[in-house]
Amino acid sequence: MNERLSQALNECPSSLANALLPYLNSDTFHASFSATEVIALQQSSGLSSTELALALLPLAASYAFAPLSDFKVGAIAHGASGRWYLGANMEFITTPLQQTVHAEQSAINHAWISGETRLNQMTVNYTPCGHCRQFMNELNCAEQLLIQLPDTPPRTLPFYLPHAFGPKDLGITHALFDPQIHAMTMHHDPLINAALSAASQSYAPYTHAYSAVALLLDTGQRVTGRYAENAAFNPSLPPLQSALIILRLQGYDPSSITRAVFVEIAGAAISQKSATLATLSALGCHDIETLTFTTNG
Ligand SMILES: O=c1ccn([C@H]2C[C@H](O)[C@@H](CO)O2)c(=O)[nH]1
Ligand SMILES: [Zn+2]
Repeated sequence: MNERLSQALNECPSSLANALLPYLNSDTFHASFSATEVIALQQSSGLSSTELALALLPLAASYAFAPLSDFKVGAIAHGASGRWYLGANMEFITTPLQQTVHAEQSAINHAWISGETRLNQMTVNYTPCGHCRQFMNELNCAEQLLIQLPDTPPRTLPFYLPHAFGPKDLGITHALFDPQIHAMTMHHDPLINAALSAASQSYAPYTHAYSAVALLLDTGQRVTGRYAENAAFNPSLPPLQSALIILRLQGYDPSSITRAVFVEIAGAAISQKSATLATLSALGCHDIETLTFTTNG
């Protein structure tokens, strides 16, 4: 186990730390807990569901990469399947602050990329900022989503974001986490195919600029990320950020990227290409293939 995780364990109650050890020592632990694992952790730690989620926040925050602020935010997205997905903030040096990922976005993206179709709750170690409240208002569960903070009763997102602006104001009736399939393009190259498949499932109801990133790591593993647009535009999550969230939650560093593929739909009014290339280049990855695709409908 790396030092970051063992330090996070020290911050957990000892009954929970003992129960977590086998997970954190396993090579297959990828910063989430299935419904069965959540129940097992509750039983062995003696914590209620809410107490357990709050007690796991230091573990979530241990995934933060915050070289600018040194402020570590941890979040847990509770999927409708019962699985809990950890997330943490991610900052970039040498690029604009707009590239930053918030912990709430990280946990939500983690659940989305893992195939969840709805969230029930978010547990966060700090009160979500306005940008995160707006990001969460794009979810298909926005009206019912519970937000659990330390020392605060659970409240719904509409409590934290009254008089909200959202997809309906722009005439959009579907939402983030609703299934998306925009193209069925296939490619013989597995990394390009992974990027195309992710782009097909990206969420861009305002611009239709579907896009995704696929990264090949030195372990041979592939990580993909897809674009998640927002009604207020600025809180949109770029496809590279989506992929880098997963990369870090799997315990890797961007230096492990050996090949990168960026795909976007041809002819859209906006493009993620130059921002993706600039940020990847700032991370030391200069060898990026870019492709466009067309929808088949
Ligand atoms: O709701 C919030 C507020 C801030 N941050 C992160 C962003 C940045 O990395 C650091 C300082 O703002 O904290 C979050 O992750 N979530
Ligand atoms: Zn935020």
